Amino acid sequence: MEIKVCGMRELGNIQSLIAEVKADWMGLIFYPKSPRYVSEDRATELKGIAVKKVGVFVNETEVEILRKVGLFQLSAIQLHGNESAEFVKKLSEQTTSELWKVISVSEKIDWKSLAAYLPYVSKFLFDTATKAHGGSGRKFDWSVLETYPFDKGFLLSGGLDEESVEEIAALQRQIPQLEGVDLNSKFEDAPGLKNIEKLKKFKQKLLSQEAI
Ligand SMILES: O=C(O)c1ccccc1NCC(=O)[C@H](O)[C@H](O)COP(=O)(O)O
Repeated sequence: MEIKVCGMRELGNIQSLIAEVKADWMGLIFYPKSPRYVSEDRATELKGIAVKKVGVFVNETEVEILRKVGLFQLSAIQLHGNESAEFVKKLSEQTTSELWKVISVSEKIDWKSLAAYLPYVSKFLFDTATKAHGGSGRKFDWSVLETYPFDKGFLLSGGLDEESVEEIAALQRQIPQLEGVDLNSKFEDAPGLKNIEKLKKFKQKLLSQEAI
């Protein structure tokens, strides 16, 4: 199962993530209202680092998203707002970076409304609905995913921590399209600063569950 660690920005912390956690993805948040916001002056030092970067955007313009893709060499674009399928289609015509659409879950999910995104996205990411858009540290009711109707893979997000591992593994056995997890505020010492030991423990536990 893939691991994305979101909301990072300190070079030393990121180097430890690469060396010790070997996460598959690292999320850089480009939403100015987030306490984990990454400013443009970080671009040079974060450009060449050896982990795939996903940029997190909330209702951002195409021009600005594409500018950040070039500036930070983003392998993926995570659309974390109310972006329409039409918007995602237009973006897909202008970039080779993966497109991930976030679905903010409050109650039931209208699967039909998601179908329009399928031709353009590499994966969905299901997160807890919140006014701040993300980073809530709260889980949603995962049972809504039991009727997931697509072959497309997705990431699970929202308040995941070490205690979640058994349930994540059980969910993946039930829904193999669950291809990864997104970790954030439960692994922080401060906003944007991850606790590497906690992340390592999570990964070890996840690996041991996957072997079951
Ligand atoms: O984390 C933020 O500050 C944030 C703010 C606005 C939009 C997205 C944001 N985070 C994006 C993510 O992908 C987080 O990992 C996801 O929301 C889960 O966070 P958490 O509930 O803290 O595990």
